[in-house]
Amino acid sequence: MSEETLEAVAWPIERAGEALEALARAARLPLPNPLPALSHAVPEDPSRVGEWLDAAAHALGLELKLLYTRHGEVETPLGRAAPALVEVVSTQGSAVVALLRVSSSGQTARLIAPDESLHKVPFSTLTAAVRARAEGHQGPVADRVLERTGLRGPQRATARRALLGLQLANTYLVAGRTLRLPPGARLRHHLRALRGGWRLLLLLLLAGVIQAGVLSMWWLIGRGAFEGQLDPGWLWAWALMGLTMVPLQAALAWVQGTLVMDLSALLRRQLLAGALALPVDEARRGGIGEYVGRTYESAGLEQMSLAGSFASVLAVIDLVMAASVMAAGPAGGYGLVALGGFCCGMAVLVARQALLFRRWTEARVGMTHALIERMLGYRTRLAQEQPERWHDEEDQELAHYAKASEQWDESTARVMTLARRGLLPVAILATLPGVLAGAPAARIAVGVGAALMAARAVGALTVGSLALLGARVLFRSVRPILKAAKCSEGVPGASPLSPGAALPEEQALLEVRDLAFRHPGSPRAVLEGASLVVRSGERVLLEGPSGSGKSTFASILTGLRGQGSGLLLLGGLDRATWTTDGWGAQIAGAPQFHENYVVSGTLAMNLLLGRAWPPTPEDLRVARALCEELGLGELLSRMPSGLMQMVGESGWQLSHGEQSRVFVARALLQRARIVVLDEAFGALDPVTMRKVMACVEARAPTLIVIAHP
Ligand SMILES: Nc1ncnc2c1ncn2[C@@H]1O[C@H](COP(=O)(O)OP(=O)(O)OP(=O)(O)O)[C@@H](O)[C@H]1O
Repeated sequence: MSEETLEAVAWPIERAGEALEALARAARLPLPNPLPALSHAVPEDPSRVGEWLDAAAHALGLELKLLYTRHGEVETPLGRAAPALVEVVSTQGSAVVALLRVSSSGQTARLIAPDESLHKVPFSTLTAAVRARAEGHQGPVADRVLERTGLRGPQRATARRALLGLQLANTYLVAGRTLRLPPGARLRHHLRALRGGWRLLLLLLLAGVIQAGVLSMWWLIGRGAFEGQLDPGWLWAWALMGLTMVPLQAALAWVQGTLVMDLSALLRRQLLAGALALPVDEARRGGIGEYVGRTYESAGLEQMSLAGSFASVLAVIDLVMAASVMAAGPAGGYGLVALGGFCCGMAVLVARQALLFRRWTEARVGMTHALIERMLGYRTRLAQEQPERWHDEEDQELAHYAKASEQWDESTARVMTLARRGLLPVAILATLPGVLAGAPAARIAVGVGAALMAARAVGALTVGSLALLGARVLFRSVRPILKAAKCSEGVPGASPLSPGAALPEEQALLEVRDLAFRHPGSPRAVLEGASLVVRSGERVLLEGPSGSGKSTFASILTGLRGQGSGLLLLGGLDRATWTTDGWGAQIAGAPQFHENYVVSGTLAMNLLLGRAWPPTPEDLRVARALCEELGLGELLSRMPSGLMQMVGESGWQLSHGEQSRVFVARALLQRARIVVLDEAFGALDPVTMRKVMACVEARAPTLIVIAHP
């Protein structure tokens, strides 16, 4: 491995797909077999290069995570980014480097060159190249200023960084793109990437060695104390064993802690991806309040499943060792029978606890659901309901929850007391026949030690099992979310339509054939035999009476709902071939007014929701120009902070008509090939409506408008 300049190891941007492949191979990430052909056609618009790279990673069954940072803070995210693709500017133009690792000292970066050899470069060279992308004309200006100061070497580099850091304090840039498995990838691939098997094996090994050490210490001290062999040599051996336990315990805690952290990050990623990909109808099935309640419960799932499984595994190791020592002690077979009987009794009690935990969880989710529903309907209740009836149901729910909680707490306290204290008297009773038969003192000591150890292990196993049973109950309530994370990935290896690529003339952009759809729980299909062909550039008006299924159709087109049966093709590719994100990037929609939402945040954020955030100056310019065209210019001039004005529940309250134009602008700003507007003009006066229609006609590449006849 040699130390090189960045130029020599950078890949030309057209070969970014190959760089991703090389990076995946070196980082031991799974690749599809056979490998798909990756596109070399870099989009002309630089702001779409990210989408092109994402499509390449997806074709490999992987994903790229964008790392945004300020100009002066590149080191931290880049230091943790590997394996990552990093964009740089070389003398040949745009290029990427494949960052495999950053040394633990943070001094060197290991990069994969285009011939797939490994090279070392100073990490500072890489960060300087990343920063240089955002420096533009300010870099040479700073260099000229510094030239006059006479500063040289590291001092000059520090001064340059400080100078540009101040000037570009609010300039954001992409530090890198971490290559990783998507959350919906197979669990075994995730575990392999985390080296989960090895780490678990190491954990078990350490736990076994520690227990063997503890038992040996008991044996040594017991023998010394009861047989009068407590000479200094034995004591030294005992002390040395005790000292060895300290680093071993520390290593066990470290292995367990880091593994738990990685696994819990994985579970959280899956839950987050699933929560965002949950089909609309699934999320709504029990009401939005229940959905929020279930999402809250997911935090408990992570804690209980991981803590519970580690505690149980370690406790089982303790228990097996304690049982084998017990069998060798004065209690012999009686000891094993006593231990087995006690464990069976505890298992019955713990299983009963699961029932109580489920009742308690249901009461908790129910209460969250009722609270959220009440918050959503707050204004209506204020206007319509008698004040004396406002809190009736809340009192009942609270009483139900308090009862379930009390039952769980009381019963858990009883079970835990029995688990921690119950075994010891039973085990000592089992030792009595051996003691009466005149067993040697050292054997008795070991028997007592084993009983103490078994009692501790049963206590820990009970805690672990309770947590695992609780995790099972919580898992049931978040299972739809985890399932949605799996379904959100589409088929790796397919090559979705790259952004901006032209389609052959004869190819329909969107094709719907014999689509049928029935809402879950509804007896009749709302759509049957629906067919539609839309070519690039066409303007389509969909009309129908209220309740005829127009919005349902729009939500299927925009990817919010599954398609039911039938065929749905975009650019000739079936819906299942696309990821949710990939489909969404091609078809943008403005759902009906009551389904759309002004997010609490700046107006700019609301307008540019479909683009990368924070916005570039160009994004803001386009958003402002579009607002002017839609007749929102006067509103912008009234807002003290213009585009950066806070809007939404806690900010500037937009009128009905203003909101509907923000929704139209939001859809147009996504740069999608097709724009679907569902009754988007209902709140507009005739003059504004004509203005908005003209703007939409001019801006949408292909348009589908849904309206009442
Ligand atoms: N989640 C759902 N579960 C069951 N039925 C539903 C669901 N959503 C909509 N429906 C029903 O499906 C039918 C079509 O609804 P949709 O909103 O698509 O109609 P629409 O043509 O857009 O109506 P409108 O013009 O009044 O907005 C309606 O009868 C509606 O009650």
